[in-house]
Amino acid sequence: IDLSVTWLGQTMPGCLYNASGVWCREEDELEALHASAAAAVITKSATLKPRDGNPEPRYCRTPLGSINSMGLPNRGFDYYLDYARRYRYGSGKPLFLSLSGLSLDDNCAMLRRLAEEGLPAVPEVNLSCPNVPGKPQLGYDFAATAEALEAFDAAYSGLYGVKLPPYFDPAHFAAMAEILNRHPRLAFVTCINSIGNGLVVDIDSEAVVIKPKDGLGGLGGDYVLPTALANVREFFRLLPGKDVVGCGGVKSGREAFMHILAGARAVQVGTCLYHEGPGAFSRIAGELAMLMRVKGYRSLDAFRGRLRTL
Ligand SMILES: O=C(O)c1[nH]c(=O)[nH]c(=O)c1I
Repeated sequence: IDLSVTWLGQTMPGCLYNASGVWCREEDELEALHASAAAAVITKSATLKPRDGNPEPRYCRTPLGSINSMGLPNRGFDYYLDYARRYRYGSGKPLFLSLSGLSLDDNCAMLRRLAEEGLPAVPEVNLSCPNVPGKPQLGYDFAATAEALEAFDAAYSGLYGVKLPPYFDPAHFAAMAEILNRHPRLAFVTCINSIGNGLVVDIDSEAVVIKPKDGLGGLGGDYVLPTALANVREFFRLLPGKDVVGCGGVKSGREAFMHILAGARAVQVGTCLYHEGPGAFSRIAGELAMLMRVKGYRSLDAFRGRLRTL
């Protein structure tokens, strides 16, 4: 059973890696991911300068997943760039740098800095952080997204990707696809980020469970799987020649299989990784391989994007 994935001009040994933000803010976490069965590593979204993020409690596990309003806590771009300088690319595991600047200028400054370094690291620009008070999700502003992608193309001459928020309307899928398809070096989209601004209520305390934004936070886990699959399948159809990375609700080989069936080139794990740790990757990969064996598939190419309609 071959779980390898060939994209971005390289072949990685498997199809699973972390969702940005989970187990990837500190160097020791990144090293643990690299040492695990994860097939790639992506860093916590970076801002130009380090950030403490939102006040705690800012993360809460629930029976169906998680809610978070971290607020972009990170060590700052230079920390992750330094890690990228020392990363062992020879492992065959790609390194992605997630960038989430607080302004278009910041995103372009980080992209230009990365371009100057000439490292193999691939940028994934985050258009969808839902938790910085006063900063709406760029991905929900089509004009701003169009402008940003023009600027990214000017700032960075290599292949890059974007992390998209979930969309919920065919008109929005079409509008975003029309914008994304203008950019040949935009090689992949990662669908989806958390479903923004949910509210979890604790009936014992009769209170919300996280402090920022009076309890509003991004949802992950089981809550988001159908929405994640819809976004993967729609953008897989609408973005010919681009890759779609699936993210959302993956906790076993079953959901990984669903994402790939929907068209995902590779699959990210967030909430499940937060709680299980990097051991999740070997478990999920084993479950996926077993599922493929039972179904008679020897590689991901045998079923990627083959979701049947009725
Ligand atoms: O609050 C966060 O740090 C955060 N949380 C998310 O759920 N998605 C994001 O892209 C980010 I940047």
